[in-house]
Amino acid sequence: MDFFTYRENQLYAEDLPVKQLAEEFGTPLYVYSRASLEQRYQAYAEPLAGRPHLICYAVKANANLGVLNVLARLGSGFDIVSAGELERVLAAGGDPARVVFSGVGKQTEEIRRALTVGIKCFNVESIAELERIEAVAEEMGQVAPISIRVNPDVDPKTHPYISTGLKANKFGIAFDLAREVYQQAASLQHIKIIGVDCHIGSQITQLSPFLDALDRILLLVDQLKEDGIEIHHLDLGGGLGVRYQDETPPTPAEYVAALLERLGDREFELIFEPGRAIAANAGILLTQVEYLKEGEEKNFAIVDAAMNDLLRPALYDAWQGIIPASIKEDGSNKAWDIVGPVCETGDFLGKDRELNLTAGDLLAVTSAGAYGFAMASNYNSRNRPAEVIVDGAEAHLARQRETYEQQMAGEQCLPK
Ligand SMILES: Cc1ncc(COP(=O)(O)O)c(C=O)c1O
Ligand SMILES: N[C@@H](CCCC[NH3+])C(=O)O
Repeated sequence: MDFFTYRENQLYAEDLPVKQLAEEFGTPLYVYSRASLEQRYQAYAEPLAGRPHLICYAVKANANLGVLNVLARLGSGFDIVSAGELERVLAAGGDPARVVFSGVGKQTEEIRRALTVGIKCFNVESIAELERIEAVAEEMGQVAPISIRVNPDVDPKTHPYISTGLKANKFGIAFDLAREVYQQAASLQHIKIIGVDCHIGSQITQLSPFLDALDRILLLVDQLKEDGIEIHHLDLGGGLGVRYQDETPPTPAEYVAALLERLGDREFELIFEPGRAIAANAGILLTQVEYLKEGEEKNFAIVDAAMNDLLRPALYDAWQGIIPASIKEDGSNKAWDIVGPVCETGDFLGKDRELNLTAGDLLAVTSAGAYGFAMASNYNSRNRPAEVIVDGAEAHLARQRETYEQQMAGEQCLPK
């Protein structure tokens, strides 16, 4: 929240009152802070200075072109999970040679495109995928650089929907199989093994799961060495949690320091794929109160943002802060459920929030920079909101609010 602060009872995004942004760009509105994105990227990069490393920002967290461009200018790499994300990275000025490609379902066309532009590495998640990459690379007369994504069977102690490194999850290749799959990969003509990859989940707030995963990865690396397979990089994925409410996750500096200590004098290039830790607290969602509806059991504040704009509360029962754009001198707090216009009982942004509300008030949902707009949809045929990036006292429109025409583009009625 450091770049979103109150000055004389008004909430500011860097040097701009959010009220001014809402007036200029309308609501709902995603607002990102450039300085905050930069600071959070540097928080990862600085503790790694002096050793080979690459921070591959996880595009899925916030794929806005302006956001990607801010990071590309800092020299960031990118972790992608689709050709769509790859095209965004390229459009935003990202370097394909700093792109790693994760995901369990890479399509042939996506593999072809990634080979054409020359990405750094495919993070391979199954034997079938390895075989497909070999076939595509052969057909293109190329050699594909790969890591195997190893599923270390470590409990990340996070929400079950965002835990990825357990045997029961669809991600990666089981730890016990990994050595064999590396041997298979080593025998393929159009595959070049360059690393080992692992990502155990998201919003992880303790160090121990990361360290347990690293221990298993290092064990594997030693085994691979015995097999004559040399590893150039370790990709330790993303997943570092942030504070939404009262969580106390390690800072990137603490997290990196703990991993470096565990690595000792091993000299791999280190790759990280942070998404949330860079973007979540670099953004807010502004929304206006449309109606107040007070009842016997519950008071509802119906706002103009909904689950289609910010899905996390509905999907994971996630808690995100909801704060006023202006702090009032008079009136008093009451408990409100902050709900959207969508026709679902699960359409809420927050429940039982103590706020002093009047219809027309502007509110900010905090920690909305990651998995906010990125997961927005047109449900209920609502237009997706605009996104702006604040840079000091300037606001750059990073994406226009969608229009109904854009929403319907490409659709048509039957000929008769
Ligand atoms: C392979 C991979 N890398 C990186 C990330 C980014 O995770 P986070 O936003 O938690 O840092 C994810 C999402 O969990 C992922 O699936
Ligand atoms: N969308 C999730 C995180 C998913 C992580 C992607 N692998 C969230 O909002 O918390």
